[in-house]
Amino acid sequence: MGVNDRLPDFGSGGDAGLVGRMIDGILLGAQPLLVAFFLWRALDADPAPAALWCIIALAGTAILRRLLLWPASRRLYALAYGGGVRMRRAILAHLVGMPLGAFRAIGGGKVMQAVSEDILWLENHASHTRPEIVANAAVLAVCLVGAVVVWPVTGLSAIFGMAIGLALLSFARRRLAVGLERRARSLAEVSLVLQEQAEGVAVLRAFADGADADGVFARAVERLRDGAWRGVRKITPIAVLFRMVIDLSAALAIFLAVFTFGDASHADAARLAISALLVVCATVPARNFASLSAMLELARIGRANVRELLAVPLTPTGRDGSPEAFDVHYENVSFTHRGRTAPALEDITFKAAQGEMTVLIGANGSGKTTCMQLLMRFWEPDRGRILIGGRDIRDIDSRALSTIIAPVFQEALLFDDTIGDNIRVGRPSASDEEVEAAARAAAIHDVILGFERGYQTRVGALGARLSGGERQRMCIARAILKDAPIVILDEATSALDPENEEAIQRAIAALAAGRSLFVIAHDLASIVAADRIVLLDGGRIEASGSHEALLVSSPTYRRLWRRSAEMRRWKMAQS
Ligand SMILES: Nc1ncnc2c1ncn2[C@@H]1O[C@H](COP(=O)(O)OP(=O)(O)OP(=O)(O)O)[C@@H](O)[C@H]1O
Repeated sequence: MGVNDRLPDFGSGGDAGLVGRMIDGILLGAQPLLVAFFLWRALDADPAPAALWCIIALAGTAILRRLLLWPASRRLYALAYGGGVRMRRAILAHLVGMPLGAFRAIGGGKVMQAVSEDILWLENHASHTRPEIVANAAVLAVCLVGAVVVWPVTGLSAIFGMAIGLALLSFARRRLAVGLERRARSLAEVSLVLQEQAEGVAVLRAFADGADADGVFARAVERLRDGAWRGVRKITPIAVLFRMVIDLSAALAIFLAVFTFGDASHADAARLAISALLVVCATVPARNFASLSAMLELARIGRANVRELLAVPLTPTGRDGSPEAFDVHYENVSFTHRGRTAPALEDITFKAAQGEMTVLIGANGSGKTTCMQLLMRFWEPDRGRILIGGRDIRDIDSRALSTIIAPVFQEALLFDDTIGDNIRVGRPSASDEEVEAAARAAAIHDVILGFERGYQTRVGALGARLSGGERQRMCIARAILKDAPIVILDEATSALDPENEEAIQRAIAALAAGRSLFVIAHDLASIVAADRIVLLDGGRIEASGSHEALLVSSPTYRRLWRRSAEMRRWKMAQS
C-alpha cells in the first residue's frame, strides 16, 4: 500500500459543497453584471422600472446565495472535520505500529505539530481555502468575461495584467514555502520544549524560578519569532507587489480603453464605464489570492509533514498467531542503539521457563531495559534471535505478540481520563466488575474509593492526582486485567514508604501468579524468590542462576547483595 493510500482524504474535488461555492461565486460575480445591465437599460428607456428590476434581481441573487451557502458550508465543514478525525486516527495507528526507535528519531514535537497545526491547516484547506479559491476564481472569471463582452479592450488588457500578477504569485510560492517551512520547524521545536517544560514544571520552579528567561523555551520561542519574521520579510514585498500589479492592471485596462475610445458614441461611453466597473470588481477576488496562496502553502506543508510521518515503515509483522507455550529464549542477542558505538547488549543467551520469575539486575546502563524492549520489539536485535514458545518473535503477528506481553513500566503512564478507563486500557472490553477485581488484586481499590467519584474520578494529566506508588499500582491493575501470560515489570527506583511498598509487593504477587514474570530489579531484597537471576554488566551476562547459586559463584553479585542489604537497613532506620 502506497503512502497516498494511507493518507486519509478530505473528500473529492468535485464535491457538492465545492460546486455550491462555485455557483455562489458565479452569482456574486453576476451582481455587478446585473447592475451594469439595468444601468444600460436605464439609458435607453424609463429608468424607474429598470431600477425596480435591478433591485429585485440583486435581492434574488442575494437570497439564492444565502440558500446555497448554508448547505454548501455545512457539507464542507463536515468533510473537513471528518477528514481531520480520520487523519489523526491514522497517525495514532501508525505511531503504535512504528518501531520505537523510528518514533524517537522523528521526535514528539513533530508528531504534536502533525496532529494539531498541520491537520488544522488541512481542515482549513478543505473547509475554507479550497472553496474560497473556487468561489473567488468564479467571481473573477464572471467579471472579466463580462468586461470582455461589454468592451473587449478593457477586459482583455485586464486579463493580461492580472495573469502577470498571478504568474508572479505562483513564481513567488517557493520563497513563501521556504519561510513557512522554517516557521513549521520552529513551531515543532517550541511544542516539544513546551511539553518537556510542562512535565518538568516542578524542576523549573525549583531551579529557575519558573521564569526560563534565558532558558531552552525562551530560546525556542525566539527562534520561532525569528523564523516567522524572516518569512514575513520575504513574503511581504511579493504580496505588496502582487496587489499593486492587480490594481495597476485594472487602471491600465481602463486607461487603454479610454485611450483607444476615439470619437465613439455616448452609448459606447456607457459601455466603457460598465466594463471599467467590472474590471475594478474583478480586482477584489484577484487580490484575495495573495492570502489564499499562503494558506494553500500551509496546507501543502501540513500534508507533506503528515505524509512523511505515515511513510515511516511499520515494524514488520509476522504471520504466526499466538504461540502455545510461553517460555522465552534469548539466543546470542546483540544490539547497539542508533547513534551509539558501544553495544547495549552483547551475545545475550538465557532461557526463562514458562511460569517462572526471571530477574534482571546490574548497574545503571548495563542493558536491562534494552533487553526487555527487544522482547517487545521496540527495537530489532542486530544479531541473534528471541523465541517465545519456540517461535521467533519476528514470525509472530505484532497484535498477537502485544496481547501475550503485559509491561509495567517504571514511569507509570496514565492518561487524563477516569481511573476506571485508565485501568480498562489493559482490556477495553472488561466489565466494571472485572476492572474492580483487578484494582482489588493490585491493592488500589481502597485508594480509589477514597475519591468522591470513585472509579469515575479523572486522574489529571499524566496521573497528577495520584502518588507515585498509586500510579504504579494502577498500572499493575491494568496488567492484571490484561491477563497476559508474560509480564515485564520495571521496578520503581524511587523510595517508597513501607506501607506503599507492602501494597506494591502484594500487587506484584497477584500479577505474578501463574505467569512468566520478568523483573528489572533495583532492590535485590525482593528477588530472593526468583527462579533465575540474570546479572548484566556492560551489556554482557556476567552470571546467572538462583540467588543461592550466585552468592556462591559471583563476587559481583555478592557485592551488589551486600550493598543492597546496607541500603535496606539505612532505609528502615530512616523510617
Ligand atoms: N534510546 C537510546 N538511544 C541510545 N542509547 C540508549 C538508548 N536507550 C538506552 N541506551 C543506552 O544503552 C545502554 C543500556 O541502557 P539500558 O537503559 O538498557 O540500561 P539499564 O540497565 O536498564 O539502565 P538503568 O538501570 O539506568 O535503567 C546505556 O549505555 C544507555 O545509555
